[in-house]
Amino acid sequence: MSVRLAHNCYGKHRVRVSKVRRPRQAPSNQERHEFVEAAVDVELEGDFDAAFTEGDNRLVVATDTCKNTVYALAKDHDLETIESFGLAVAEHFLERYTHVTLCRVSLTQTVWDRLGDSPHGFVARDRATPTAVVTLERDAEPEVIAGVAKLLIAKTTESGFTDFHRDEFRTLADTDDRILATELTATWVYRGAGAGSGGDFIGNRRAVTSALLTTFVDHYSRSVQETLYRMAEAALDACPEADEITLAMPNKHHLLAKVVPEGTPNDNEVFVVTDEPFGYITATVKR
Ligand SMILES: O=c1[nH]c(=O)c2[nH]c(=O)[nH]c2[nH]1
Repeated sequence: MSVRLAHNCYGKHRVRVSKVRRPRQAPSNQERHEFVEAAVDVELEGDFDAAFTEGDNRLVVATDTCKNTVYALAKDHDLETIESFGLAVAEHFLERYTHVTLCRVSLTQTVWDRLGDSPHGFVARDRATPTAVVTLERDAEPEVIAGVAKLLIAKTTESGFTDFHRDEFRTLADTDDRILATELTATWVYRGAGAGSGGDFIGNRRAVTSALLTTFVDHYSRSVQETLYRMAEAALDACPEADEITLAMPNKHHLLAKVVPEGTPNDNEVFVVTDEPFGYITATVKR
């Protein structure tokens, strides 16, 4: 059978990058950071037929190299807009590799808004979902479990993780300055009078959410566990009608990127955003 290669294209998808723009004033917990995040797809077309038809890789720029390039360019680019960063990436590929005829860069942005007036706290725009589960049993008090899901929050400093258990399976190094990002799910339980139709669900939701967010950024976090507990405590404090709260805080890792060429400094600026595997921390706190 006679066939021919009609079209081809290859590259790397979902290169997830975040960048902390730091004005570099000491101390770090008073710097006013900007935090930006994008997922980048890079696709190349050009003189690549032989890779498909002959197994000849000599002109193939590895997709791994495409990924490295995104992190390397993020180091020098301010990532002000995904359009301008996309252009910088596409221009790089056309300039560097003369056998590339087309570079398509598709980007999606996670938009981080400042969390209150915190210099390093951020909340992802338009994601949080209010939730409620109402249970009425005959001859029993009503129970209302209110909550919020998908509340994506991050702090770009004031978080570390040190002194955790040592054994031959441990490879993670201690760090005293990392990004802490989580997609918070919170559920709090009203019983009895607070769960009745006269309950101030609006005011309580506002108070709980505000306590959770304020507490997330108001201290140096020694672990997700510690921060979770403090947030839960503050939420119960802010909402006397709730008698327990459950928080789940997956650790959405932003890992320091290795920026090429080897030896290029990356002083907590450019990060690899990973989805899986992720740490998962949950607890229920009661009065
Ligand atoms: O805050 C954290 N808690 C952990 O239990 C943990 N485990 C880990 O690898 N990183 C972290 N971070």
